[in-house]
Amino acid sequence: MVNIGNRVQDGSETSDGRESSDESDGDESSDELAGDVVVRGRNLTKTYDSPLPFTRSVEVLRGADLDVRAGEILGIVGENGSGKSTLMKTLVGAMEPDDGEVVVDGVAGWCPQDPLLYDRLTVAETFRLFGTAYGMTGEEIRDARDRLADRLGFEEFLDYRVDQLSGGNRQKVNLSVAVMADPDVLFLDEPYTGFDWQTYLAFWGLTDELTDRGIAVAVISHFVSERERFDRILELADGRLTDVTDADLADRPTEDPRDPTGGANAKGDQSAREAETDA
Ligand SMILES: Nc1ncnc2c1ncn2[C@@H]1O[C@H](COP(=O)(O)OP(=O)(O)OP(=O)(O)O)[C@@H](O)[C@H]1O
Repeated sequence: MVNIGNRVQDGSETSDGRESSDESDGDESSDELAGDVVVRGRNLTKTYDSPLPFTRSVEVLRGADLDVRAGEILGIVGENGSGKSTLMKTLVGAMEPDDGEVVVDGVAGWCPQDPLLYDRLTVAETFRLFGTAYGMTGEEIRDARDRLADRLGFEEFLDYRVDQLSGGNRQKVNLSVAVMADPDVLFLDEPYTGFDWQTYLAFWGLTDELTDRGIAVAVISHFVSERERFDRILELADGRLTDVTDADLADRPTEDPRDPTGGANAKGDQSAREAETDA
């Protein structure tokens, strides 16, 4: 997780001195965010230089705009390589956009696609390390650790080293350290990859709890298999974000052929719903 308090990041100031091409009006260029908006990204552009000679650079973001609002679950979808992780990195401040502006009101939590954990620490030590970095007291760290371990089902692994965990359990710890310090907005990059079905349901229970408290949650996924979980969905294509309407989704397949839960959903909708009712 990265903690970013009331951050304004303007790519145009840090690149080559060019003025931002943001065409937004006077109010938009202010650091004040309108209404319930907690994150505003405008005209975000990012091009990666090619690491190899004689190959093309990759223009990933070409003027992406988005608002994230308090208390919503926002889905961000797009094909592999469309730039979702790049977009999220610019929003949390882990990467400078080439141009454009990001304004974040409050503290942002980030659960990256590849866990940023230390292999040689135990799970309990991982909580201590991140909690201390967030300025939490020992008691607050233990409370958050025990609550999240119980919620996501990894209590028995608290003394395991991170490199001894399964991929799914590592992902649970990755998610937990992003959530533990109560951010105002949470950015999750494919958070449920590798979760079993019960953990997948627990994940959605946790996000509902957060959004009920007004925390905004933005979730990256290749594909939205359960539309009703999201308040809004944006699609990243050709470097820009557009709203995905229910009519758009009606034209698409409803099941992810790769199964976002990593196989836990293979029992199908009906029994999955029953499991949820039981949970
Ligand atoms: N550090 C980098 N250097 C060069 N190119 C990069 C770098 N990171 C990403 N890319 C390229 O930028 C494009 C977008 O990558 P990104 O990871 O943002 O996409 P994504 O939509 O998150 O993909 P996926 O769904 O596969 O996770 C890809 O073509 C990728 O190869």
